[in-house]
Amino acid sequence: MRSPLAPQWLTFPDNTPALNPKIFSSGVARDDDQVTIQGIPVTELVERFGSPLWVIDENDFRARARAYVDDFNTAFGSLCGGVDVYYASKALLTVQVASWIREEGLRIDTASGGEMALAMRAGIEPAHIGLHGNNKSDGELHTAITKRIGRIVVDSLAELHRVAHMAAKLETPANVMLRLTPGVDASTHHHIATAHEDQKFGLSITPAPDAQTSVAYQAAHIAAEASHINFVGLHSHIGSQIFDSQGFEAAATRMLEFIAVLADENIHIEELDIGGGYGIAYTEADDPAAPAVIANNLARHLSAETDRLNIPCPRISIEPGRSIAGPAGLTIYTVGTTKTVWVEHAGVHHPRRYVAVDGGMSDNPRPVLYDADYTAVLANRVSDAEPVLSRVVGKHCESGDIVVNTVYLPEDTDHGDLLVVPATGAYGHAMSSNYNMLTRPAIVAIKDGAAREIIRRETIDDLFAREVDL
Ligand SMILES: Cc1ncc(COP(=O)(O)O)c(C=O)c1O
Ligand SMILES: N[C@@H](CCCC[NH3+])C(=O)O
Repeated sequence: MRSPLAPQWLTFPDNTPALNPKIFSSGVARDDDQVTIQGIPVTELVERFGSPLWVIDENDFRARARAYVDDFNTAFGSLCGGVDVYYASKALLTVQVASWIREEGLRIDTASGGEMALAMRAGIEPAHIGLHGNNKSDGELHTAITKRIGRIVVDSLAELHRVAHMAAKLETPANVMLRLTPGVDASTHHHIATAHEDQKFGLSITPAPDAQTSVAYQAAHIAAEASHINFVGLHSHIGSQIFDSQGFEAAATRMLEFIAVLADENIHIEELDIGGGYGIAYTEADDPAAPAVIANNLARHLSAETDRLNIPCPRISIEPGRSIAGPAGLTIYTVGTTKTVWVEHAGVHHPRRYVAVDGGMSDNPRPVLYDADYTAVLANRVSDAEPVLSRVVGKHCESGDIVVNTVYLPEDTDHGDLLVVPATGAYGHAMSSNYNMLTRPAIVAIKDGAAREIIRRETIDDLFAREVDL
């Protein structure tokens, strides 16, 4: 029976819930009652690699990466020239993942010296690497300049001065892109919106009340004139988990208007990076636009706006992360303890089942950080027991340690069952921790029906590896 505790968007499943193709990776199916990934049953994966387990459908990941290259180049090809796709590696980064990115013809966006080092270790040419960050260290800048990475995305005036100075001292030109805040409010969780004014990222296009010109304007002039800066272009990123193209279009308009101002002063911007942030479906309630739709809308918009402003259309680059890695991944958990609590709603008490699994906020902190919703399915079998409103929780010493806030699971889901939580490929492993000294799961990649570990499971010895014994 439908529970009044359930949110409006959650439908009551009439049988074993179908594996909604907008949420699960393309290789996921149910065969002989088990959830399988490219034909491999979840029980087999857990027997071989343990639980909990992160699984990446490598074919699906590669197809999504390739689709960005193809869809954006098709949409923009005849209008603004080619599009460079930089995979936002913060979403999921391992040496093998970076090599898939390279093989599929993408470049890579990094946000620290560590990500940059890993990209190079995976054989990505420095010219195809971008480095972001609002507070890059001298060491990170030194590496970026001396390795001649393709773009240092400078985030502030202070950093621009440091880069100009360091590059001159090293007598090596630094490839610089300026990250601007176009002043657009993206419709997403406020912790993952990045283009409004009152936050830490970027150079503002809007002059402060006490200034004649904006910091973006000043920075563009400094970058254009500095002896050892190769001014590559401008960048904006409006936020993450965004479902339609309107926010990107509004930001593009502001950026192009700024480019037109610079063009009048003989500063010609050849490349415009419009960032990442394309949303994905975590639950049935999410309806993100397909990349091809966003690409076509944006191409049309940029072409119309450059005509209006009478400027050439700059070369475009984009930085998708979540929308490549997220849907390709899933997490397998094993159920431990269950209990039912009675929750009062409109004067009546209703049951909510708590299903505790062997992971939690250490392998996916997104529910705690952003109130992110996920879904889950019973994966090792089907059940005709009544679906009951359930909350999947982790094993951490924290009441907010929620894996899936609301989902209908069969009433007989119990100890030893396996649950699959889909769409965990992005910002799960990347933001994982050892809270409560839990060892992090392995990542298994499945390609053409064969599974292999790409990150091994952590051991208790790993947890002790940095201890300095007395
Ligand atoms: C500068 C920049 N580019 C790209 C991304 C990737 O975003 P997403 O994973 O939502 O596509 C981020 C994260 O929000 C970012 O900060
Ligand atoms: N980590 C965030 C988004 C990344 C923001 C990066 N600028 C998430 O899981 O949604």
